[in-house]
Amino acid sequence: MRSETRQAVDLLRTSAAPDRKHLYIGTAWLILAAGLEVIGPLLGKSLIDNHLLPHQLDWPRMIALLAGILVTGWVASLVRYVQLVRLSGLAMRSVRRLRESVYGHVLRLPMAFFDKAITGQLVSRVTNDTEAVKNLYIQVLFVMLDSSIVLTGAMLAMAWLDWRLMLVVLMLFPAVIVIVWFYQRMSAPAVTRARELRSEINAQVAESIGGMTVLQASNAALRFGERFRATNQLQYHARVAELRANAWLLRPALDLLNVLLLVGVIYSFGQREFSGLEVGILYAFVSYIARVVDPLIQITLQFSQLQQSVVAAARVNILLNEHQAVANTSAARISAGAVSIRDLRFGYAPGEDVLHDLSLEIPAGAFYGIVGHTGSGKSTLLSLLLRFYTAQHGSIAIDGIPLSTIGDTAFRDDVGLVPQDPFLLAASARDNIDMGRGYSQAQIETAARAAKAHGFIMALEEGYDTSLGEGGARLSTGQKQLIAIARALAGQPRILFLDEATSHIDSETEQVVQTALDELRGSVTLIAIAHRLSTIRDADRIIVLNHGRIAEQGTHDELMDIEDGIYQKLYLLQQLVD
Ligand SMILES: Nc1ncnc2c1ncn2[C@@H]1O[C@H](COP(=O)(O)OP(=O)(O)OP(=O)(O)O)[C@@H](O)[C@H]1O
Repeated sequence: MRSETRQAVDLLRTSAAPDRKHLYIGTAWLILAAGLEVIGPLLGKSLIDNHLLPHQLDWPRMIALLAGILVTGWVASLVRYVQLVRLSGLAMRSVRRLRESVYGHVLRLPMAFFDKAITGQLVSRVTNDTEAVKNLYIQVLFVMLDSSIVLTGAMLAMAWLDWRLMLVVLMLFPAVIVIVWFYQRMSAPAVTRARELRSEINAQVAESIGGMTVLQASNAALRFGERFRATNQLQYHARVAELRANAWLLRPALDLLNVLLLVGVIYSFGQREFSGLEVGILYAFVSYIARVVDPLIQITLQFSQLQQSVVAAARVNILLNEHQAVANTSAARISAGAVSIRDLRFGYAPGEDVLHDLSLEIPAGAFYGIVGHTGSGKSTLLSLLLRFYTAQHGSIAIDGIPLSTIGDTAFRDDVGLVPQDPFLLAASARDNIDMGRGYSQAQIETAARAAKAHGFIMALEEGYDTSLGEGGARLSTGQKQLIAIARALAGQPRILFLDEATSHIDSETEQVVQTALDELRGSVTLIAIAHRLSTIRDADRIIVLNHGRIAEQGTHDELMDIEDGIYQKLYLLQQLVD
């Protein structure tokens, strides 16, 4: 827990660092405001003890004292308001910076990190947890800092007036802490329940929107609506129970404490040893008690909240401490696109190799197909070629340059990928091809034509400006695949990887993709993983992987000639299915 607190404090400090000046100035002004607030009751005391009780009706002085009470109160409130606005600005800016740095950090994490990461949790780190860090700022700055300053000011003024009476007030502290602790214990079940039900509501909404097709097809809208209504109702009741505990338990208990304290102070005041005190002091004390109780409650109430925020901040910190992929700024880049793989050995976990001593030479501009049963290591090989992972043994070189020494930007520019899932953004066709790389319309159109996507894009009502909807919902699966190909081609890559790019499309669209690939042959090195063997039938060479080893290789005809070969069996099986 202590290390979590330290991590949380570190996080708050680093994110607020550029705003440090505001923090110092804000604190200084809050101390000044607390000082002004403390002066009011002192002026009141002077008015009572020096003028009202001895009937010294010196009107100009009395009016000045009254005006002083009012003006110090107003100015103190104004200063506090302005400073709290300043501090909330600081909190907002710090959280904005934090959120940007967390997201930026996640974007640069190595692929191996995402194997273990759970998407929902990661999203929650970037959104909910950073929001919880905002609460931490608000709690620390507003409640802890502001309330402590007010509390200290009032206690110092009381000690200055009469330290024995101040000690009576000090006895209030443990009582408030006990009451708040008791209240939190009593209301905790309702608070936890309300929180659980809120997550349940979020989960239900997310689930039903995600599965809308199934939901509507099975006519479940009414049932889901009913289920949602029931959960919502439960959450409402839990919230009401929480508020009730506050209204029936906390407030009355604290009011009682206030009264007891007043009685205590008045009683002590009436005792012999206090008999020399003036009535004005009593007035000042009563005023200060009001100023002490509220900040004290606020500080105590925040403790359980604070713990949750500290845990959230610690989680964000752990994420920020994940090592990023090391940036490679070398100038080396791909020229022709010849791939050379030597003795490659790789496993995701130690001792569980997925690829075994794989060696392969792919000449520049060649078209290579990679096939094999599920789990044979095709995608793994592709991931290594794409630098998402590093092999434990062996080497990969492009044009003779070791893969790891090619500069990041140059590598991503020169290597294109058409993934199995085209992953379209909720943006226009142009933006989906451009992907923020700033290509001209002419470049985008050339890529779309080469990918045979230009025709259907122009048929959309706003052409390249047509928004494709979330995940490209407006397009067919084949069209999405063509957009993904156009996206990869827009960068004019030297090497193009296709990962099952034709697995979800019909034969007609496959023909279109085929033509697109044929036109690229010779100018771009094509490496295609395919389940559907017709896609790579015409490849210069087909590599058959089996349990992480190259089992067969050759042209389609050569492989078909291998009696009882893996490729032959796969091909014949597919013919049967088709
Ligand atoms: N990220 C990962 N973490 C751990 N193991 C993995 C990971 N990805 C794949 N594997 C394992 O590595 C082996 C090879 O998987 P890979 O995805 O490379 O096969 P594949 O030939 O592409 O299969 P498919 O045709 O089903 O896509 C499998 O045993 C798989 O369970």
